[in-house]
Amino acid sequence: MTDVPVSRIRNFSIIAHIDHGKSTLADRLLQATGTVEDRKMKQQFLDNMELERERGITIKLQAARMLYKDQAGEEYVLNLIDTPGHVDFSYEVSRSLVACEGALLVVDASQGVEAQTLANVYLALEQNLEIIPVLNKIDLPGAEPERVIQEIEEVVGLDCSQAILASAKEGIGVPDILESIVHLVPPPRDTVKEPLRALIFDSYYDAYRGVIVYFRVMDGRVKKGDRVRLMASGKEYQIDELGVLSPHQIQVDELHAGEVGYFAAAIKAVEDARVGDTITLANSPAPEPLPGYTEAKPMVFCGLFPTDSDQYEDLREALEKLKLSDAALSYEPETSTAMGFGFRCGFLGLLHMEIVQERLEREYDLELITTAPSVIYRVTTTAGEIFEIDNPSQLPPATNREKIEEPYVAVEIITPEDYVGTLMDLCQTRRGIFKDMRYFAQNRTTLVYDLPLAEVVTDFFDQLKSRSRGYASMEYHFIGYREDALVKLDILVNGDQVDSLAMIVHRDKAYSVGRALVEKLKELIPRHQFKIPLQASIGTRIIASEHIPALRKDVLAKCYGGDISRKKKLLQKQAKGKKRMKSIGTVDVPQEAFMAVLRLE
Ligand SMILES: Nc1nc2c(ncn2[C@@H]2O[C@H](COP(=O)(O)OP(=O)(O)OP(=O)(O)O)[C@@H](O)[C@H]2O)c(=O)[nH]1
Repeated sequence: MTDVPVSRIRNFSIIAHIDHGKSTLADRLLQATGTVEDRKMKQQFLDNMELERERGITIKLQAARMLYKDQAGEEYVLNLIDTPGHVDFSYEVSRSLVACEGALLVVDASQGVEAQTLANVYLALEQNLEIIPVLNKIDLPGAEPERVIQEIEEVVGLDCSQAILASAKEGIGVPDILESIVHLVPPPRDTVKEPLRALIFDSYYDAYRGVIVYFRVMDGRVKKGDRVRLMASGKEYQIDELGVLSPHQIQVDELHAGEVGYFAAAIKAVEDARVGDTITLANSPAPEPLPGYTEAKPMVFCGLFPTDSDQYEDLREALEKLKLSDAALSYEPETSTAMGFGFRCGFLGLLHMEIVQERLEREYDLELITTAPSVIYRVTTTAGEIFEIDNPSQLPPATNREKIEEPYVAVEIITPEDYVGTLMDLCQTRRGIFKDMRYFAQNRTTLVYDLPLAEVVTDFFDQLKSRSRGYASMEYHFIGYREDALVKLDILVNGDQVDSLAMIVHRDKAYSVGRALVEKLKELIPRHQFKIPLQASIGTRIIASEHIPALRKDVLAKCYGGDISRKKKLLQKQAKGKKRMKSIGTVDVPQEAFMAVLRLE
């Protein structure tokens, strides 16, 4: 089917909490429509990045076009637009939902609604999408579809009379899902005659063809060879290759309103074709871009330093290359007195940060020291100047500061009732401001708190999971800056102030954090031939101190006489156990020490 009428197109996405079965269901739909032959079926076609597969999470969204003949024998084009399942990428989720008219809400029938599901359903409702509830995993003995349906109706306020009971694993309910997509999801608006407006919902970098842009035509039509303009960046390109995703790329000559496809136009970096930007024709542009474009803004920052300073140039090159495929990553050179040359990098959130670090080490073979994550603080000086800092070491001295403001997020947690106490305690110790608590079916509760983002990026999520034995889920979004009594906590190792260990903390917590931090560093920094004092200070005032006693025995003392082979063996053994270290003055500090602040609880 080449020139498909708009009335025969259905664009939809799948909204699901991690592990509720989104990828498995997507695979089933591709199989059931014959889009991918069974024997060619690689497990979980849509999640194809190696890291994604390993972590079992969807990071990048992609798309697949399926042909489906309904029970009445009419043929339809179904475009499935995948969405990432993590809060760090919620802007991308919102853009991919704009590209759809409907969504399957997949909920694990043995679990129930989770925070992330809820966040995405709200995004879909905002876009007026038709939402089809699918109760997945009904093959499990613990499945309670009736309870979960009640929960969806109560919590989301969605009519579930047409909910589909399914098992993506066993293929149960798949034909019903396909019929519902065709008959419940509305077709796109027929705006083929209007000037071209297409929405970018994803892109990736290809070393040979340049950036491959995934888009949905909202109005008008686009042809191979067209000169297009990206309305936010203002840049213009000629389309070299145009196609659909089936899910392999298949070239076509033209796509019109309602269709989903990709193009290549020798675009050098993904930041030149950002998600949310509008594509129009250069010679007859649309008067207005599509609404809702914003540039993804880094929220979390950390320093990246090579353990071996000779790798600085390699690190720069690796970041440059990664940036080609990751518009949300930011970096600039940073010089630390303690750590030497490195980069200050900005990320959308903690998961994004971990992914970048892992890729740098794995794909570029770099050995890095990462400093603890920080957020952007807004500082007002006594002279009335206002500026933002993403590194605690940039904070001006207390005498020059009028106030410090920090970013706050609204956090929504869904948890079984048993863990409400411990989770409220967690929020309270993280300076949370209680907002709301609601009970719903089967002893589950939602908690809403306003929290400083800085408290959320320091292992809040891990704490939430461990305190609730994995049962609680959370979601957060930025709500603005608020002033608080914040101070800079400095750490001195062997008398040297280590800028990469400095942090900004609330005045009331400074003593306990300072004490806990020096105690943790005492555990983490190995003994040396000399005694190492460890101190925490605010300004010139020392608030906590410890010391690491000198090493008395050295490993060679065991070798009586000059047994050279034994000596070699021992030295080898020692080298093997050598950890990733950075020398600060004469002290070797291991990677874990820079992350000690994340392990205080
Ligand atoms: N018993 C049963 N297991 C299922 C069913 N659907 C999916 N699973 C299993 O549930 C786990 C998670 O499924 P995925 O499809 O990877 O979940 P997902 O929602 O795509 O997860 P993310 O990609 O992390 O968002 C896998 O081990 C699947 O085999 C089902 O209908 N029944």
